Amino acid sequence: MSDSYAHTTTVPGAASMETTQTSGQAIQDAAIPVIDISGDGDQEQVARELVDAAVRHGFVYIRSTGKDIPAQAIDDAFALARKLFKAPLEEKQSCNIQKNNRGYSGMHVETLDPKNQRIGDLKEKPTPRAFNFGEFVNGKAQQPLPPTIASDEPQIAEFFAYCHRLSLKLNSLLGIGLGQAHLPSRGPSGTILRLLRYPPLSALAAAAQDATTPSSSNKQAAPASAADVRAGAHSDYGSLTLLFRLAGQPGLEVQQILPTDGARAWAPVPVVPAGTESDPSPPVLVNIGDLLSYWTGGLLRSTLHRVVFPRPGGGPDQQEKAGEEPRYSIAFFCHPVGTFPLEPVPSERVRAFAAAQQSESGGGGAGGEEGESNPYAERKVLTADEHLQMRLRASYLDLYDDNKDAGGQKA
Ligand SMILES: O=C(O)CCC(=O)C(=O)O
Ligand SMILES: [Fe+2]
Repeated sequence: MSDSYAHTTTVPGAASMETTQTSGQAIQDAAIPVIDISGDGDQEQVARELVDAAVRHGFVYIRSTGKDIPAQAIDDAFALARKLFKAPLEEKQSCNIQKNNRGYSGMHVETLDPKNQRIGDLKEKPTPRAFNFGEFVNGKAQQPLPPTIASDEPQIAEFFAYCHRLSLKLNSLLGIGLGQAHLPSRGPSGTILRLLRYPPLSALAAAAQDATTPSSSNKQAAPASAADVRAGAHSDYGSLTLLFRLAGQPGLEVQQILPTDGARAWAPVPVVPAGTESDPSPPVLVNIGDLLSYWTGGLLRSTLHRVVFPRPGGGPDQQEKAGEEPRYSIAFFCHPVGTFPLEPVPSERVRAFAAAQQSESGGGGAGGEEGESNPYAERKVLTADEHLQMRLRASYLDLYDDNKDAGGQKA
């Protein structure tokens, strides 16, 4: 299976692994820890908490205190996303995604679960849209920008730099938490800042109607339901992802393994977790990608996640006004220096984990301490760039089809 959700890979069979969450059953939010890394306190303690969260959940909230990234910069980045996606289609299409993974793309929502997921089957569905910015050099984008946002180049470069700085800080904390392991981070890489826009529920309902009724008929189509996913189950394939979301626009869910019977279930990830309500902006959600999971022999967990429509029975944070509005999010996908060889990091904790797995199973693969198995986290490749190319090739089949023009990716 492939989709064009580059920087992420939809995992084959992910849907069949999930438990059914019957309507009426209470859906518990994911118990993802919230960590503040902005202080000058005990860095070792913070690093330990960060690694523990990465091992247990693969996700962690980093409190937004404004010190690492000013709240205004985050607000401005969302305003820019709205402006960009409003630009005329031809402008955006003139910047269609290229093999370097930069530019504008549509993303197909795969039909992973035919029983529950209907929208994925629609032929003319309004799909999520994304615009990817690669690294800037001296404040200049190394790719065409739509004229509508050309004058905003310094702002985008600055936001990229803020994200990069935060990712370096996290990288270094993870290094400390893993026992002084060195996680390389400087030099040209496949790092991407992605602005995302998911169409509103109403647009999908309208598309469903178009697809199921003859044009002359005024028969009502069944409304789209929470079972229709906005982005299918996937893992991210870089090292770390920073995710910015807007209060009132939830939808992200992580796949959890229930300690009781090992069953898998989807748990919502609130935008504003308890205790962060008065922060200047919602915490930055950080998740471990396949590469970092592979790098640490599976100690750090690359967790499957997806984006769904608001659930009618959910708590206040799950009641999305954005049923009628588009949903925006911003992801910063960190990649290590392209030439870096992907050998397991020289960490005592990683070695101990590998040894424990070895003795338990006679040679285990990648996965968190709770037994997660993500096929992409296990794959061996030579360098970070080779890994990225392999994953992009799987995601952008059209783009890599040698019989097609490189610009032929459908927007
Ligand atoms: O939009 C979101 O909340 C999640 C996006 C995501 O998982 C991704 O782009 O990889
Ligand atoms: Fe993702």
